[in-house]
Amino acid sequence: MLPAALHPDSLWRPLEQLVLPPRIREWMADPASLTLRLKRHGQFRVEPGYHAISFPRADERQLLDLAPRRAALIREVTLLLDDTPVVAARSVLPLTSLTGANRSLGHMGSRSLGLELYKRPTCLRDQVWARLGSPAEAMPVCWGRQSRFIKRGEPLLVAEYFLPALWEKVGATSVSSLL
Ligand SMILES: C=C(O[C@@H]1C=C(C(=O)O)C=C[C@H]1O)C(=O)O
Repeated sequence: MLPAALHPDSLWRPLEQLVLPPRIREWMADPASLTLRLKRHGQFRVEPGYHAISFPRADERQLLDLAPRRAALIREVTLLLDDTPVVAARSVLPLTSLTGANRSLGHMGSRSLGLELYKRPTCLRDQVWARLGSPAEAMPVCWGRQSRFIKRGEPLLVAEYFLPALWEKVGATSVSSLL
């Protein structure tokens, strides 16, 4: 008996607990760099957005097991293919994770965080959650993936929302069949 279809909501659920359309699961469960995968589909670039030291949201703190008043660097970017936004991303990097050789993760600018994460010593993507929802006000409902990475023993969170235009870019039967 398949679980009822997931309705848009704010809950992050462990990826393995969800029944997803195969095309979605193929992207959401891919352990490799999303940046490197996107680069195979067109001209890739990162458009930086909000970037500040702030307090993570309650759900982010919980996924990072972060104490209430611990600050983090919040990095929001849009990933584009051929100048079309295809992924909206929000990363939460605890300040305690940005010391020593990890310092560069806090100064990526328009370079992809993933290229740094997947450099040696490679990161571990140790937990992956999923949700169907809108990344932000006035943005479309889409599939989101939240990954916890461990880089040089320190945790950070990366949320990626796969925007409808992604599926048109990478060839999906129909966007509606993926929601
Ligand atoms: C984690 C990765 O990094 C990507 C790059 C991001 C950034 O530059 O902020 C955010 C989300 C990721 O899709 C990756 O390429 O797998």
